[in-house]
Amino acid sequence: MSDREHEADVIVIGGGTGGYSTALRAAALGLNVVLAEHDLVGGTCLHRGCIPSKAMLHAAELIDDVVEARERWGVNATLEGVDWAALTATRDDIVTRNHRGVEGHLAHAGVRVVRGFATLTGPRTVRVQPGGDWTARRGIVLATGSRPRALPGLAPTGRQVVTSDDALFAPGLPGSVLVLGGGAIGVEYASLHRSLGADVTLVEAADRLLPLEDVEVSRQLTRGLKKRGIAVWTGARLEDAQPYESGVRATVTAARGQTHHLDVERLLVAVGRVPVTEGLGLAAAGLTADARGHVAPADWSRLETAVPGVHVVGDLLPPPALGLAHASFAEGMLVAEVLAGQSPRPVDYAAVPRVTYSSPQTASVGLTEHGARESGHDVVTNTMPLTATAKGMVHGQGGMVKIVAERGSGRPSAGGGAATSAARGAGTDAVGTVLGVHLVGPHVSEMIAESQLIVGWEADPTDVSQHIHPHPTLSEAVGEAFLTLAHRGLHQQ
Ligand SMILES: Cc1cc2nc3c(=O)[nH]c(=O)nc-3n(C[C@H](O)[C@H](O)[C@H](O)COP(=O)(O)OP(=O)(O)OC[C@H]3O[C@@H](n4cnc5c(N)ncnc54)[C@H](O)[C@@H]3O)c2cc1C
Ligand SMILES: NC(=O)c1ccc[n+]([C@@H]2O[C@H](COP(=O)([O-])OP(=O)(O)OC[C@H]3O[C@@H](n4cnc5c(N)ncnc54)[C@H](O)[C@@H]3O)[C@@H](O)[C@H]2O)c1
Repeated sequence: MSDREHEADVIVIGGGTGGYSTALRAAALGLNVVLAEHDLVGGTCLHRGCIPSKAMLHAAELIDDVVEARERWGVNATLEGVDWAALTATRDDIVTRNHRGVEGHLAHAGVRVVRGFATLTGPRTVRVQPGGDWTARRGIVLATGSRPRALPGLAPTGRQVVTSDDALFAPGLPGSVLVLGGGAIGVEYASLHRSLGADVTLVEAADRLLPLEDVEVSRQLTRGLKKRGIAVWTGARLEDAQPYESGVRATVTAARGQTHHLDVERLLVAVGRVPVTEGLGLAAAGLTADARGHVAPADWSRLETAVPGVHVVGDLLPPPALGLAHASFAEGMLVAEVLAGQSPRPVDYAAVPRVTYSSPQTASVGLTEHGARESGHDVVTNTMPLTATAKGMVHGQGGMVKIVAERGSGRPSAGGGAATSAARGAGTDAVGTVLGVHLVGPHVSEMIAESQLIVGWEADPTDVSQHIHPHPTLSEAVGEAFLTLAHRGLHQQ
């Protein structure tokens, strides 16, 4: 094979959401692209993350619906059990079809997928084993993603002590599970296991679940999970865990110092993820990982490292990148456009929505109240319970809409009048730019998109209040919460 045949405009290492989106966009812009992947294209999100977990959470929702149908609506439905083989077969079919879809998109776009493990051999060269040595004319994109973080002295056994990878593909359901870590994975898996019938204890080291979200989101989420029978211990520490044949004996110190001994079938460790750089050959390209293993861009607007032409996307990026699949799509598209000579807008991480698909769900975008105050904003908030709307009552699961906005500077509302007492700090002043929107409750994952535009376009409540929400819907609560901030509240007392 001639040298020219082993050249490409762009070489992407890793075929997860970050890598394959880079490859697809670069190919669409006319670049010749090689994508090196040593496992399956689609990566964590498709094979071990977003898609299989959400497929199972959908099944969990159906189970909860049957219970609600009987207990709340007098529908004589009986849940006779869960056919684990059938449930996982449907999940796997969804993953397989999506995998074929990604492979098809890449083939159709003309991306050359080289199967093998890629190692940088220089700032423009990559060795793929097997797959040969490759040279990039324009640039290399690092998209090797992340894997579960293990705690010292608590190695996953794959059966009793498990990661999110193992938990998805376990041969059956545990009767009891201790979930360590109250981030997105811990909360979603605690919720899933509870719906499937397990006794669940959720242990979080910080003083609240989803510690990066608004305090009110953590509070409402915790209330909802506890109502479903999940034991939630925050500010708690796992002191010891001893796996034995059919389970784990664990010792946990709770926030007030009491010690609890638990005997559970499974301990699920969900304490974050670490970037994958083993064997990547960063040094050969003149790069180093930071203390937490991330590869930081020198120029965030181009996601380009200090080595010109070497870019980074996805879970390999440090904060403020978010470790979310939809953010990695945007990062991949941006890098492809940069490599094609365009000047795309930088990724606005503050306007990326964050969703937890538990029951109840959480969905938010923009600044928390605390974050807004910390960054110097003079803040007005309004919190509206979902149950203040008819559709919220129909669902009967509680929940809320919380809006964080800048005081003043906005245009005066058309309606004038006093804000309700619920709009804390609003008074009769005009309210300025919306800084953040925080939702908890049923289906809020599908409701956050309008708020993402509101925050991204820096709208104010008066702008929003001109737009009529359909009645009766859950989304009316968002509309009503904005009406109140625009001093035109109709139903919020
Ligand atoms: C349980 C779980 C649920 C999640 N749910 C959601 C969700 O609902 N929504 C959301 O937005 N995000 C979710 N995430 C996060 C999301 O999965 C990640 O943010 C996303 O997958 C990151 O994409 P990536 O391309 O950076 O990395 P990855 O998807 O990890 O892909 C990296 C790829 O690189 C390959 N690779 C690594 N090293 C090499 C090498 N040297 N040579 C060749 N190939 C290599 C790997 O095989 C892999 O395929 C979830 C994660 C988990 C674990
Ligand atoms: N719905 C979604 O978008 C979704 C779903 C799952 C995962 N993800 C992403 O995957 C990544 C990993 O998720 P994650 O939940 O594992 O990580 P995370 O970092 O979001 O949360 C980990 C949690 O574990 C806690 N923790 C750390 N050490 C602990 C200990 N020793 N004992 C008890 N608690 C401890 C932390 O305080 C934190 O709250 C994140 O980037 C997340 O956003 C996203």
